[in-house]
Formats: sequence, structure tokens, C-alpha cells
Amino acid sequence: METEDGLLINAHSSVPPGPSQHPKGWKARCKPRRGGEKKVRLRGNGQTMKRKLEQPQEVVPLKQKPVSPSPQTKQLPKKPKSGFKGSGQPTPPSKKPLTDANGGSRPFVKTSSLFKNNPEIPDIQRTSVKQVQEKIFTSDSFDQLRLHPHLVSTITSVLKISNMTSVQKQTIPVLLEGRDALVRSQTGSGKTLAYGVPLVQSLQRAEPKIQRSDGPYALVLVPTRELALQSFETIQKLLKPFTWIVPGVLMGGEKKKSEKSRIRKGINILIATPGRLVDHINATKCLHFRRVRWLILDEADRILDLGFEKAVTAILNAVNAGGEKRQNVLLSATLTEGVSRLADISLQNPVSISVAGESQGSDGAHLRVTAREGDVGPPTSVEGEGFAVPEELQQNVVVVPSKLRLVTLAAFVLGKFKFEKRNKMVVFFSSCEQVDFHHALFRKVLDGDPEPGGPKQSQPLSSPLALLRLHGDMKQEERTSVFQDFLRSKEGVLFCTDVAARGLDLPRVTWIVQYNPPASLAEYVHRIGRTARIGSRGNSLLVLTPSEAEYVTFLASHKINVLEMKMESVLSSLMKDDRFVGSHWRNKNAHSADPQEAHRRATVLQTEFENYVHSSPEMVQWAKKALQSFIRSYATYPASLKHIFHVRSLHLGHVAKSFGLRDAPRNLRDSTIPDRRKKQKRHDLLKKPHGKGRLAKMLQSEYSSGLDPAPSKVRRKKKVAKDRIQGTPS
Ligand SMILES: Nc1ncnc2c1ncn2[C@@H]1O[C@H](COP(=O)(O)OP(=O)(O)OP(=O)(O)O)[C@@H](O)[C@H]1O
Repeated sequence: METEDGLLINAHSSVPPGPSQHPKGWKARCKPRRGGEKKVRLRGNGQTMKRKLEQPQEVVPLKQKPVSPSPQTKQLPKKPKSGFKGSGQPTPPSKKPLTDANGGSRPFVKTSSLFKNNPEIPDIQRTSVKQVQEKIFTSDSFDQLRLHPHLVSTITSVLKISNMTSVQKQTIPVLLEGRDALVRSQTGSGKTLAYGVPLVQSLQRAEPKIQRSDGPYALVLVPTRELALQSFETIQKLLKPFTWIVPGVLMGGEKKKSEKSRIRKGINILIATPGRLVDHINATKCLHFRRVRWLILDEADRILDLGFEKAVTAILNAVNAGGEKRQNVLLSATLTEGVSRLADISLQNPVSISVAGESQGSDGAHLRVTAREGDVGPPTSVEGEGFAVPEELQQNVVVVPSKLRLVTLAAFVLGKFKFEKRNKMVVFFSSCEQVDFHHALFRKVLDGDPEPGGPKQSQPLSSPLALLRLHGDMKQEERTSVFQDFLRSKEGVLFCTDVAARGLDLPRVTWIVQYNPPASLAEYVHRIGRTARIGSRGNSLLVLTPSEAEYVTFLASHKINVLEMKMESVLSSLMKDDRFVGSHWRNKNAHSADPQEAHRRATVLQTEFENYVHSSPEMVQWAKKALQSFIRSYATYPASLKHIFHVRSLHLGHVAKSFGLRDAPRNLRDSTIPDRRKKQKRHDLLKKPHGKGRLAKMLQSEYSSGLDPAPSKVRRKKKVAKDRIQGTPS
């Protein structure tokens, strides 16, 4: 069937409009975001002092050392080859040769020593803790549940699922009884079907039979657009035999007009992001909730984190006005105390369901399932006790001095994709700007497209690195297409923000890299939960600097175990890549076991990065913006983590290097200015662009409805300037 939007879809589905209907001018503002603290402020503080005293090695003078002679002095690179591989890449700014004082072009300076003046890498005190673990599968099948036979056959033949998971076994009967529920079970344990199956079972037998024109019988609220699409697809599959029930999705970034028209035609199961639904409640007259019998909040804690509380209250009021008796369900892998407030206002005499067990060695996990009645507190296993993480997930940490972060990430990515097969990796960054910048940088430097004058033996990767990016500052059509591409791909890397941390079921992901550590334990658990889903194996790598090493103790105190991976072993993968043999050593011991060789190659790689970044003033500007966004997001760690992540413990010169910048940007760098002035300078960098109270908005922007008021003239101007730098169409 063709929709009113001209798209071919399942005969009874209501789907979002396609790319061509994308509203012009939509662009969520994208700023650093954190789930926790929403204020950016600098603290002149004793805490920092204490930290410095405790870790004197971390205090490295800001003053730049004279640059030592380099193994590679490169010629000025020419204009980059046209177009990066793949879609969705903002075109990097065109390169103009840098000029010297006399206006002539000058060769680039090579990289200063990467391996000198770094803080010592502390020993990771590995306290082995017993992680909270859950048994995923049960031996019970869906046909034991007295479901409609067509629903059972759809689960087995379309979804190819036979046995229930623990959370499904516990939740489905409760919901079929008509009870409200608060459900917590680990990432990738099948929560979508835990609510989807009873929802479809109850609606297909509704009398009188549901009509499309009846409007919504169920509302499913989720925090992100990608999760909305994914949940829609699962519900759509379950509805295959019940063609008279129409699912539909409303989310930011789509054309409001076509959504209105789909609402008018009728959507019986409405999946939406809260902001967008509120927009329709306010503006779409034909939207009513007279028949709503189900309200489901998936990733309930995240919905609160994002400041959607007001939106959820507005939705609850609108739905309550409908008057129909209703079942309510809240779900997440990390239901925290904060959810009780939401539970208080949305649940009636709920059953709390928590799947938690302790692994008892090879003879199988002991399962502890709790179902408490009428208690609106979070189910057992809250943040203080530690969240359950998948048993098959191997968690690692690597401690890397700031200067070496970029080359270490590059070496890790290269190692997994050039020398191993079938890897699929998600790398988390703390801001959209960093995602864009690193994506462009890696495509250019790692993807076998070396600059003229680069190492002569450069060879492209045997196959191009499928490197994608996903964040909230991208147009919706691009977001959707990247999400689908990565979903289907067998290998590749996705650089993203936390927009991809929640709920996304990305099959075959083998590695999660947290290049910027998350701001909360819950986010850590959700990020790593994109791998090792539903009993499969997976790995994660957390990248910390020496001053952040204490984060490992923080994780251990919440029953999370990480294994240390040595930076040197990550860098050693460069030994297998002849593209980074320096010209001075090329014919000597390029493959020797000499540990210095890996350092030399890391230096060559860093030089490649720096040359690319310094190939034009626009590129330098782009790197600075990425650095600035990193520092801004660094300042938003919650107070409880400030002793580990404090902006004052950053060595700006070293951090700049990890953005391919040879020096810290001038307004950050002047080591001669007195402390008070220095503080002022850093404060400038952290200054919020639009005044007080904007951070909560920034945090939410990635998830916004896309229907924000038209940008002001000033904002439009800024956007155009930004687009020019990023090469995206304005
Ligand atoms: N009973 C089952 N047997 C096998 N696979 C299942 C079963 N139930 C669900 N799955 C599959 O497990 C995967 C994860 O399910 P789902 O996305 O619902 O997990 P989740 O608990 O919601 O995860 P998260 O907390 O990350 O959102 C999906 O691919 C789903 O199809």
C-alpha cells in the first residue's frame, strides 16, 4: 500500500514520512549533554587542589616544549581528494595552504614528542567484585501462555523466537491480568516483547473489534527517534496477523503535516517521543485519547533525565482526561530511585518486577525474580547495589595520557578492522562536534587516502573502513538511513553520542568503545549494553586518562568489573601497518620487536593527523570547536564525579594534541598569565552560548521534537557559519 506520503509500506501500517518530506530548516541544536548535572560552572576548589597534591605527576606545565627534530617533515598537503566514502559525511572545509609571514607557503612542522612529559600511568587496583548477573533465558515457551495461536506462530515464525526470557516470563502474565508494572531487567533481555506481546494479545481480542478510525488504544513513549522506529517495527511484526490494528510512530524531525494526516486516518498503537507528542496534543485537534487503555514508558529513567518530565505530565493529563481505565507500564535496565516520582503519578497499585540473580559458576545461574505488589519504589537492584550487566560481556579499560588518546583510538580501530574479521564497533563521544570531527579525521587519515607527501609506502586498507556517524545534530533522514545501514551491516564502526546509548538493538556489535567516559553509572550500563545482547558475546573498552583512573574504583564500588588493557598493546597493532613506518626507519627494522618502533609509528600517525588538521585554517577551526565542545561537556560531570573528572585537571596543551592541534588554542594556553586571569580564560571557553538555563535545553536538544520555534536571525547566522565549517547544507 502506498501511504499518503507516497511510501510503500505494510498494508496496515502508519509509518513516518520519508526523506523527501523532511521539514526545511529542522536542525536540533546540538551541545554537550549529560544526563545528570545540568549546570556548567567552574569551581575554584579545594577538591582540585587535593587532587593535584595526590597526583603530582598529572600537573604538567602548560608551557610548550621546543619541538625536537622529527623523523618526518612533510610537504604541504594538496587539496583533499574529493568526497569521503559513504554517505552522511559533512564535507570538510576546503584546504588552503598555510602561508608564512611573507605570504609564501611553508612546509609543515612535524610532531613534537608524544611520549615525553606524560603523566605516569597509575597501576589499576583491580578489586574483583561479584557482578550482578541475571539469567536471560527460561525453558518456558510462549505457547504456555494461552496467547492467540496466530500471535504465537508470529513470534516463532516471524521473530524466530521460541522460549521466553526471564523478564518476559515474569512480566507477560502480570500484564495479561490487567495489572500495572514497573519492570527492570538487564540490557538486551527482551523487554520490548515483554510489553509488546500482552499489548497485542489484549488489543486483538478487544470487543467491539478495533477500528482504525477509533484512534489510539495504546501509547508507547520512548526517549529517542531511533528507538521509536525500532519499537514501531517490532510492534508492526507482532501485528502481522491482526491487520485491523494500525501502529504508527510520531517523532521529531518528521513533517508535522503528514503526521497530522496519519493521525487523522487513525493510529491505534501510537509510538512517540514525548516532545513530539506534546506538540501534537497542543496543535493537532483530531488527536484524542478517549480510548487509550495502555500507557508504556520505555527507558523511563532516561525520559526523566532528559527533562521530559513536563512533557510526560502534559501527556498524562491529556490521557487521564480521556477517562478510559488504563494499564501503565514503566521499563528500563536501570530504574533508579528517581523513577519513583514518575511511578507515583503514572502507576496504580503496580507490580515491581526485577530479574536479578547471581552467577553460580558452570552449573548455571541462580535466578532471582522478584515481583512485589503495590510498591511503587524501584524494583530490587538499584544503582547503589549495582546494575546487572550481561554475563557474556568482557569489559576492559585502557589508561592513556591525553596526548596519546587520538593515536590510541586510531590504533585500536585499525587493529580491529584491518587485522581481525567481522567486527562491528560503536564508539561513544560526549558531543556531536567531536563525532563529526573524529569521523572526518579518521576517514581521511585511516581510510587509505594519504596526503601527497605522506609515507610513500602507504597502502589503503584492504577494504574501506565502513565508518558511520550518528548524533542529534544530523537531519532526520540521514539519522534514519545511518541507523538502518549500521543495523544491517556485518562490520563497521559507528561514531555516536548517547543518542545511540539507549534501547537500540544493533545486531552483531562486538565492541563498544567509550572514548569519553559517561556521566552516570546508568549510562555506562546502557552504552555497553549495545553489545552482548540476548546471550551473545561482546566486549567493551573504556578510555581513561591517568587522572581519571579512579573511575575504575567507582565502577567496582557499583559491582562492575573491568580488566586492564595496556596502551602499549593497543599501539602495537600499528606494527602490522606499513603505512605508518617512518621514512627514516623504513628500510631498517620496520617489523622488529623493538618497542620503540610502535612509538615511532604512533608518532607518524599523529603527524598525519596533525598535518591534516593544520592543512587549512578552517580545519584548525573545526578541531578547535571539537576541543571546545569536549571541554564544555567535561564541565558537566555531576558533582559526585567531579573528583575524577574536573575541568581543572585537564592539561589543555595535551588535550589539544588529541584533537590534532599542535598547540592549545591561544585563549587557553597562556601559561604566563596569573591564576585569576587564567581562570577567566577557561571560563570564557566554558561560557554557555545562550545564557543561563540553556544547558537543560542543550541536553534535551538532541532528543527534541524538531518543532522548535524558527531560529532567530542571530541563531540562523550562527547556524550558517557552522554549516560552512562543517560543510553541511544550510
Ligand atoms: N525470548 C527471546 N528469545 C530470543 N531472542 C529474543 C527474545 N526476546 C527478545 N529477543 C531478541 O532480543 C533482542 C533484544 O531485545 P530488546 O531490544 O527488547 O531488549 P531490551 O531488554 O529492551 O534491551 P535494552 O534494555 O537495551 O533496551 C532483540 O533482538 C529481540 O528480538
